[in-house]
Amino acid sequence: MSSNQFELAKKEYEQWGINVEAAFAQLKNIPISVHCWQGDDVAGFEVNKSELSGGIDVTGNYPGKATSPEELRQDLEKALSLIPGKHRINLHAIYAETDGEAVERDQLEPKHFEKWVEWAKKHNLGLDFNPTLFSHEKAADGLTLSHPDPNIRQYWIDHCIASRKIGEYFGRELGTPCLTNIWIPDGYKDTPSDRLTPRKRLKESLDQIFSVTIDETYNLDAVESKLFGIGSESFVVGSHEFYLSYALKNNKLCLLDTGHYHPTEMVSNKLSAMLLFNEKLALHVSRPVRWDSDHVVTLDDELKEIALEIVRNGATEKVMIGLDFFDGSINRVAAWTIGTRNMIKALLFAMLMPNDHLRELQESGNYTRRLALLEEFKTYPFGAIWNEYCEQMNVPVKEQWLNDVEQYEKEVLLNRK
Ligand SMILES: C[C@H](O)[C@H](O)[C@@H](O)C(=O)CO
Ligand SMILES: [Mn+2]
Repeated sequence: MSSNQFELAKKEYEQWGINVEAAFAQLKNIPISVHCWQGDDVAGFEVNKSELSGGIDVTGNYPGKATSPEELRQDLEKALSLIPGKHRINLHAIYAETDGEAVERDQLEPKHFEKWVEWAKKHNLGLDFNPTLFSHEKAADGLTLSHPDPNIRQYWIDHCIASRKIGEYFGRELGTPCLTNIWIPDGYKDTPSDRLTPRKRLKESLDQIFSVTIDETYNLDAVESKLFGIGSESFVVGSHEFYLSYALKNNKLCLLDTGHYHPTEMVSNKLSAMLLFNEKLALHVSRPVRWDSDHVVTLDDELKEIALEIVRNGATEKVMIGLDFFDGSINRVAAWTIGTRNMIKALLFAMLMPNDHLRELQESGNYTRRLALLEEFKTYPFGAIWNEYCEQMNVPVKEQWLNDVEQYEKEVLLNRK
């Protein structure tokens, strides 16, 4: 039953020719790739687990972290029950299930992810994938695909090839292509004396990885750049320019992580430029606070601007939206719920803007009206529309989801050993 508040709010948007129900219908079909690694602080389930490395870090020791695949899936189910829409789950190779056997990453096979696929089928979810080129003794010096040692490079090349095959398996089984994204930590703490050689090695490694043909009906490849990490402050081999060029030349997806740029450099401003030259793009939506801190995504100006760029440029099927944050200082199910609901909220907010009219105003040079409307729409009754969307999608309205999370924490998370 629609509330009075919703009907009044809807009328306000309709005055501007905005079709709220059409926005709901469109929003329902935009999947967000929810990263599994928020649930266990990027630990994974390897038998011989290494400390988190690669220049990323998780802080906080909130109780109830998932310590098994079953727990992680249970937590994901809880979060998904509070998030409107049908989404995807993004896995890393370290989430393989090997029945207590230590399997080297270059030996991973689809069978090590059978339980994830079974679960995804049951819940009608797509799966995305990432080879894990960190938290491993062969990445201990911070170098992988650009390593000077050809044996180490080969190990990681083979891991990435194995990962693409796992991605293909996901896509084939689930009937929706898997996005397999390669991110490597490679870089130097201090000023390099040669930037070209490591980049040449990375290019050659990628060429080898992608020389194995995999049907794009089932698996799409992405490459993710970075600006710096802990221990790679001065130089990162896989920089933005490197991967932008590599992706374009080799018909791969360029993945932009919103935490991987200079603090005043905005991913929202890159999308239109890149969309003119790329069929598809991928995102890791994160929230950098002073550094690539991977804070939970909030409904801030940049998130809204990213969503606007996707929506007003008709790119909802071209930009594959994934999330990438990990906060161990708060309830992890709440972290997923807050971040994913915010991403969806931002998309709805963007759909409820008079985008065509605003474009015309800009084209005709009416910048006064453009600014005035952009500002006024910030206080339009968006909340009532969002609440109705949640209601129609059978998920809790407003902060009601917190009750579910708090109960789940009491009954499940706090009882974990
Ligand atoms: C787990 C990592 O965040 C992820 O693989 C990578 O996408 C990244 O963003 C590293 O900074
Ligand atoms: Mn990322």
